[in-house]
Amino acid sequence: IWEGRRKEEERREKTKKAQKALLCQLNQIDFSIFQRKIELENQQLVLKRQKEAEFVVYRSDFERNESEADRDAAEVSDPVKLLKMAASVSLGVGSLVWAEDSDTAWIDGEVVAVNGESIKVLCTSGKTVVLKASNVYPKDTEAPPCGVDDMTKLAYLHEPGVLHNLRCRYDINEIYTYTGNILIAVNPFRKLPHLYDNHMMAQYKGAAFGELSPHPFAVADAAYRQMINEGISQSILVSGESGAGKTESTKLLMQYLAYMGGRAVAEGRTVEQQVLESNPVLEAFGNAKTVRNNNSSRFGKFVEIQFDQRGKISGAAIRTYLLERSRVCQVSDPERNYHCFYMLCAAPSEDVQRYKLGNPRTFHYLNQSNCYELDGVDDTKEYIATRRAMDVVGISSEEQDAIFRVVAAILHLGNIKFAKGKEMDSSVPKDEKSWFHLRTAAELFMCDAKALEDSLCKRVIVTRDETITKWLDPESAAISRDALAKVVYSRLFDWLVDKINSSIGQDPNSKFLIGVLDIYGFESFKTNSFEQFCINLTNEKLQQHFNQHVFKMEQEEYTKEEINWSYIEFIDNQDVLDLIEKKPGGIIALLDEACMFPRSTHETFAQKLYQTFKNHKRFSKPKLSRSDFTICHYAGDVTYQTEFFLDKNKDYVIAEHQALLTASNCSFVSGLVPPSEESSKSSKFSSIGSRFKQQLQALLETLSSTEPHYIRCVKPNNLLKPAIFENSNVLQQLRCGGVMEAIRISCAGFPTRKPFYEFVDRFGILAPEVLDGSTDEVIACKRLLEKERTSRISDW
Ligand SMILES: Nc1ncnc2c1ncn2[C@@H]1O[C@H](COP(=O)(O)OP(=O)(O)OP(=O)(O)O)[C@@H](O)[C@H]1O
Repeated sequence: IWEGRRKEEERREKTKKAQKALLCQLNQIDFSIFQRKIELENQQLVLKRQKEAEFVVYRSDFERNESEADRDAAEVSDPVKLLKMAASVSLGVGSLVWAEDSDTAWIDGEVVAVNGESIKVLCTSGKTVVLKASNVYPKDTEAPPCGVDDMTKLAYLHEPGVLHNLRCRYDINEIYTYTGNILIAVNPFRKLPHLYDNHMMAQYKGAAFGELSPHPFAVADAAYRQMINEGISQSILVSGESGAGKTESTKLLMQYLAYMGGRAVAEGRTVEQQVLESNPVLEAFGNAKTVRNNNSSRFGKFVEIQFDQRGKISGAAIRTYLLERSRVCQVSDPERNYHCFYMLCAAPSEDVQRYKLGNPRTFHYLNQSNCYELDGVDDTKEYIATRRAMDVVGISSEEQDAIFRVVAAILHLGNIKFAKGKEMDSSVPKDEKSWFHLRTAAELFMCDAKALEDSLCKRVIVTRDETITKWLDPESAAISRDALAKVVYSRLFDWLVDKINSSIGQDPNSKFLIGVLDIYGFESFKTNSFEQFCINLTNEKLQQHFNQHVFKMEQEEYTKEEINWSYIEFIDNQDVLDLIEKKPGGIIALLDEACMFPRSTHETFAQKLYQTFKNHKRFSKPKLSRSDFTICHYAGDVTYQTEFFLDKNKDYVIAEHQALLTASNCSFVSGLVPPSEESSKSSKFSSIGSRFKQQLQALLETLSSTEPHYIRCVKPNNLLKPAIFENSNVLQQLRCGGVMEAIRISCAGFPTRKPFYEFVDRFGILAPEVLDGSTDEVIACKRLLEKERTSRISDW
């Protein structure tokens, strides 16, 4: 019996324990379920509140727009229009937001208090900030974590949203994003070969724009198809700051166009091959390492690809703009001179000996900087590759020899130093080394050594009565030497471009063209000289073209949707363009005037500017300066130093240099300075600024006759390294590139464009009953809006 009782007791105890354990477990489960339920309800409540707030603004914005446009009441319930309303929302406690931040541009957080116009935000970084309402934007809590491939798909089209979207995508190597028709390309600074292979090109062929991921191939394909289908010439404008990836994008565009328009030719060089191979040639002579890019193009480029009736490439032309000449003689550490100089010094030994070259460290034009080699670049291989590319673009071996002879001669020229001569204020080559380099330069130029010496050390002044020979002091002789080097190099570059053009050949019967523009972006440094002035003029002109186009595109969109949109304005920069290029009286005209008067200095030029533009709202004189001036550009203020403006603007070959080169026994060298310029001193004054202005005018005329497409390249960091995305830096570029202006134009109307089903999905929670029984999304949207409208009226 006892044993039985004990066992019974044990069993009961066990059951009790088991029950207790189960109860405990149950309790826990119940508790966690309860907890989750509460959280969910809370979330839904917050979500609902946020959506209510968002919706109210959809509605009130609509009404604002409606009253401005003075539409009739019937239109109020038009769901097409209702779905396109501006999406700025009124923020309340608990709203998730973006707050302006001095370090990271925008930081996310939650509103913890609202006091009139000021909003207190608890940021995710832990800090609390109080900001004006205008510096706080709503955050889209439903945005996909990987971002959206087109900015116009963002629920809130504002600066932090755009930035965050680019960043999310960049983090997963999605470097391309659309803003409507504009492609934004963020430089990955790492190779992504899978993005650009033949398989990829095949995918984009004929795919509707927007159907596949954003890509330069998609832009090129859209341009190509529009050209074929509508018979309109196209242009693709690639812009961005130095190192942002313009040239790489341009090469991808050309690769795709060659793929689409190329012909299968069994032998010989095809036009497209020549166009593609012109890149390495132009890069060897026109690119250099700068602090901002190891392979920076120091010139602007417009490649015009011509097509025949069947859409096959039939010709091409390359136009270049404003090569940076000063680099030939002046290189600052840690930059390099043009690549071709280093390639030639690293050429196979027979070539090095032939041109009497050697270590680049022994040449003055190269050793002003300590940078001679580039990471991952073998100059010997580059030399051989450049020679091969020169073969493909039709430069004969004799011509190649002459080209490299001239390059070598320039290096020797740079090593000629001058000392005081016997006569007063005269100069002579300083020592035996200098004599050696002078003789070698003359030999390579195939001209007389004495004539070279005279052209560097003397000037001949012709007056009405006599001809006077004037000596130059050592300093002036060195300036004359550098001027010769610069003019020869820039003429050599022009020769290469002309040669490439004539060997590729233009098609006079071409039906259409696609132009690809790869041009320097807006520049603002500590010191800004004439080059920056010209570059920024280019950007002002392109900006105006861009704004007009974006505005036109928006206008077309509204016309298509039958929405009245005539009250939106955009900032026009015509006043800056007038300030710079108006004739007479603009800055370029005043600069030309100053260059023509022998007694002008940069100071007298600056005084003239101060006088002329003292009341111009885009021009100002910096307080502590006597010769600088500031222009208020569309992308920000830039202060220019006028010191070298006059020199850099003069565009003539000194008569002595002209005579020297013309007398060369090498037809290539004499051909660099055509005889028509012999009387350059007496001929009409020509200036770099005015010539550049005309070139730009011609470019804009070409662009205006085409349908433009835009690629905005962005450099995510200044370290040129992958996986680093600097918010403020990127934002600055988006502003300068006009992306923000395009968004602003869009925001001035109805920026949020939601398909009906998305609208119902998003806002159905506010009045689920109206959706019952309705399968038509348009009707559902209409009911939803009407329901909210009546409920608000009854609230009042
Ligand atoms: N799509 C890309 N994929 C991989 N690397 C890229 C890409 N775009 C740019 N880069 C890298 O960035 C570097 C700079 O790009 P690129 O020379 O095209 O700049 P850029 O805008 O033309 O500059 P610049 O005005 O100085 O000539 C390239 O040499 C390359 O290393």
